[in-house]
Amino acid sequence: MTAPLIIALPKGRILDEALPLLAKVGIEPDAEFHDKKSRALRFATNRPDTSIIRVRAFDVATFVAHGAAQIGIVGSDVIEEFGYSELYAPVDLDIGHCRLSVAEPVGLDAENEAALSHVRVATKYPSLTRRHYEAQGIQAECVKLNGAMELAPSLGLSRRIVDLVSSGATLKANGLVETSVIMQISARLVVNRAAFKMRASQLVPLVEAFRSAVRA
Ligand SMILES: Nc1ncnc2c1ncn2[C@@H]1O[C@H](COP(=O)(O)OP(=O)(O)OP(=O)(O)O)[C@@H](O)[C@H]1O
Ligand SMILES: O=P(O)(O)OC[C@H]1O[C@H](OP(=O)(O)OP(=O)(O)O)[C@H](O)[C@@H]1O
Repeated sequence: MTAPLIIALPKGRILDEALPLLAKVGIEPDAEFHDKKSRALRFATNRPDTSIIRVRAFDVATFVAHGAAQIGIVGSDVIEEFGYSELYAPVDLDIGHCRLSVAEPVGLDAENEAALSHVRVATKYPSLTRRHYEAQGIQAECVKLNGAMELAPSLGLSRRIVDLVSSGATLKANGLVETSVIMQISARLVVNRAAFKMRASQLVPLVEAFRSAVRA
């Protein structure tokens, strides 16, 4: 009997866009997955050999990189932030489009960042933030937050934030303005590299099915 295949899905906003793609590939989670009262974290699917785990966006990368799940869906922001060598990201799923940007309060005279040697930044992405500033010869001191970064400037935690932006509504509602874009983001299919080799007969067709579903 083949070992069960585990697919890791993020429980955040990518999920709604990921489920129709999964359906196109022919995988449907069981009814309990859609039951908001259920405390289950692992779900059966219409395929006897495939189950789904629903975890936090950052944890999708960790479960797949360590081989606890063989395949998953996660934003390229998370992939780049971790830089796990065991993660193979073969398909851009063309969902979850947003960008990672630097923002600061409206009306503060934009400093000439190039003249600075040090900045303090509130972010969920310390690694990407440091890399962005290092490339300009600036040392970034990062205050790690897990959400609501937009509060940091008005409460004196940091002058700048690095956060995800899509419509720009959250920045605007919090009196902030985007000053530079670090990277464009979309969700990717990620596969554990070792599993991709060891379980090629299961994973290669699945990856190809996702590729076709995106094109369809
Ligand atoms: N405004 C947005 N528009 C489109 N995609 C987004 C947006 N914000 C985030 N994303 C994508 O969705 C992923 C998950 O988003 P986010 O981190 O906001 O979810 P979450 O539910 O708050 O996650 P968690 O609770 O695990 O921190 C991000 O990694 C990113 O790839
Ligand atoms: O430019 P916008 O369209 O306003 O989107 C940007 C917001 O979306 C994300 O947060 P999300 O809504 O996922 O909530 P979170 O703070 O819980 O991560 C992100 O962290 C921003 O706060």
